[in-house]
Amino acid sequence: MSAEPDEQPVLEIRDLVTRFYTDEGTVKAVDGSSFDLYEGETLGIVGESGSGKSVTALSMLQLVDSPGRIERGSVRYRGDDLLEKSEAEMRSIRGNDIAMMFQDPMTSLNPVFTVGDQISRVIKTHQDVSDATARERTIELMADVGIPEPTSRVDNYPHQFSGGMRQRALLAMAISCEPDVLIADEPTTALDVTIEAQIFNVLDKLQEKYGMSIILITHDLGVVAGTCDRVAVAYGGRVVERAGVDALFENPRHPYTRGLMRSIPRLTDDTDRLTPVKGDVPNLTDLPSGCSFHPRCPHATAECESYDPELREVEPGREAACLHARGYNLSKSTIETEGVQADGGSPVTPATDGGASQ
Ligand SMILES: Nc1ncnc2c1ncn2[C@@H]1O[C@H](COP(=O)(O)OP(=O)(O)OP(=O)(O)O)[C@@H](O)[C@H]1O
Repeated sequence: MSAEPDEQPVLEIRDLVTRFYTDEGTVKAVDGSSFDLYEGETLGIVGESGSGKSVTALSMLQLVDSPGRIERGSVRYRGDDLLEKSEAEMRSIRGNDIAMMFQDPMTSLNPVFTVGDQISRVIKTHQDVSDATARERTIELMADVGIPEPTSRVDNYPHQFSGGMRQRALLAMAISCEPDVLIADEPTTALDVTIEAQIFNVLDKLQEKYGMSIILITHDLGVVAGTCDRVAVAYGGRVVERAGVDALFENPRHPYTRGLMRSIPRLTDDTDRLTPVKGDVPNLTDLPSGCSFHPRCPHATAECESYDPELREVEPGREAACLHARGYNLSKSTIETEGVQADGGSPVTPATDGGASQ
C-alpha cells in the first residue's frame, strides 16, 4: 500500500524527544520523532547506526534508563498515551500488547537456562498457567517459529542453537502472549542472507496467524523493500521521510533516502561501486544547525543551514522534511517569522538540478 490507510493508527507517535545527559554532553538521541503504525501492517524504521532508532523503540515502551530521559511527546496506543502510564501498567502492556525483540540473541538469552525454560518463563509471567501448559505452549511456539524437533529442542541450552535458531527462540518469546504489536530491532543483522530470508518468512506467517502489526527497525533499505508496507526514514533522531514502500522506492523525496538507496547492495553490483552516504552520521550531542542533514546533502542551499524543516505532506500519504522536496510548502507567515528565503514566496523554489526536487 502506498497511501496511508483511512483507519485510526494502532500506534501514533508524536514529537517524541529523548535525551541522555552524559559527561560528554546532552545526547539528543530522539529529537522530535513522529510516525504511525496501522493495523496489520509492517512499518520499517530505517536509518544508519546512531540515528536513534533503538532509543525510539525503547522510549515507546518507557524502557529508557538513566542518564536517559523522555522529555516530550506522546505515544498513543489505541488512543491511550503510554508515556502517561505507571510502571505497573507498562509491565502489563509490555509483552501482552506490545512486545519487543532485541537485536542480539546471545545477550537476550541466558546461557544457564534451557531455551524452553526461558520461553515458558515469559508465558508464566503474563498468564496464569501450569508448568505443563506453559511447556506445551512453548513447544507449539517453537514449531510456529520453525525450530525443528521442538519436543526435544525445548530442553536445549542457547549454545546448542545456531544463530538463526536463537533468533527464532527470541521471536517465540516475543510472540508468546500473542501481542498486538511486535517491535523487532535489527532481528537479522548478525545472520547470513539465507537465514535472514527464512526469519522474515516466519515473521510474515506469524503476522498472518496472530494478526500483529510490526515495527521493523533496520539499517538496511534492502530488508525494508522485501518486508515492509510503509517506511519511516530516520536521521539525526527524527523521521525525515514517511511513505508507502512502493512510493518510496519509486520516488524517494528526501536526499538522505536517495543516499541510502544508492548504498543498497545489488547482486549485479560490483561491491566497489557501492556508494555509502557521504560524510558522517551527525554527532547527537552537537547537531548541525538548520537541517541536520545539510552538511552531507549534495543539494543543500544557504537556507538549509539555518532552517530546520519539519515533516510535511508533500503529496497525499507522503511526507518529507526537506525544504527542497517538491510539494514542501511553507506558509507565507512561516517564511516571514522564521526568515527563510523563498524565491518568490511560498512554495519554496525546488532545487534546480532536479535531484533534490524529485
Ligand atoms: N545509555 C546511553 N547513554 C548515552 N547515550 C546513549 C545511550 N543509549 C543510546 N545512546 C545514544 O543514543 C544515540 C542513538 O542510539 P540508537 O541505539 O537509538 O541508534 P540506532 O539508530 O538504533 O543505531 P544502532 O543501529 O547502532 O543501534 C546514539 O548516539 C547512542 O550513542
